[in-house]
Amino acid sequence: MAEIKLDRLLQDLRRQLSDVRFRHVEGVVQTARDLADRFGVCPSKAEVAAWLHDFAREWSKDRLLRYVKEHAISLPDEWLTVPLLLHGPVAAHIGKQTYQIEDEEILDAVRYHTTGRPNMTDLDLVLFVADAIEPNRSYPGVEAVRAALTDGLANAARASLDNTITYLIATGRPLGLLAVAARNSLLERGV
Ligand SMILES: Nc1ncnc2c1ncn2[C@@H]1O[C@H](COP(=O)(O)OP(=O)(O)O)[C@@H](O)[C@H]1O
Repeated sequence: MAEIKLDRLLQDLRRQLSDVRFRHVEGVVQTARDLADRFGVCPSKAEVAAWLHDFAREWSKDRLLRYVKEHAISLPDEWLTVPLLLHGPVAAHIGKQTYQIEDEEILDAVRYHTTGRPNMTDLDLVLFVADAIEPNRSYPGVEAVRAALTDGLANAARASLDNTITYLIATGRPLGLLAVAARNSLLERGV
């Protein structure tokens, strides 16, 4: 297997992300490593996923949609209803094509980092929760998500999904259905 081009990924990220977003990514990397250590997940996989996850976060909707079309990335229609959410699958595709990140567990964690998905793996949960609680995050409800972590990663993910879904409904925004499926799946697990 070819070696992951992490140095190049970091250089490219610095060039294309705003300073604020780059600091967010650094916070996610540190938090993902800490959570991975704490919950028995491979820290280096968590770190690679964290560096990659927001690669396409500052792309426009049109650019995301164009990328998906041009690279024939096949996704269920529900992804297309909220184009912003495509930044996860697009980052995963770029990670594989350009930086030799071929581990499907890492790529899935990146793909689903904003919405979650049914039957999330521990690596999925580490990235999802790290993204929600890294130290630079300060949105209403973040403390509840941090507090839920004392009952485990899945509980923190559930708290974050509750918060996001409630916020999207309260502000009249479209809701990507995978987040609802992810929450239902956590409830089925007894979280
Ligand atoms: N399931 C969803 N459906 C629609 N929008 C969502 C969903 N989940 C998150 N969002 C929105 O997507 C944006 C990015 O989410 P965020 O958690 O900040 O992830 P990222 O780290 O990728 O920027 C936010 O504006 C958030 O409200």
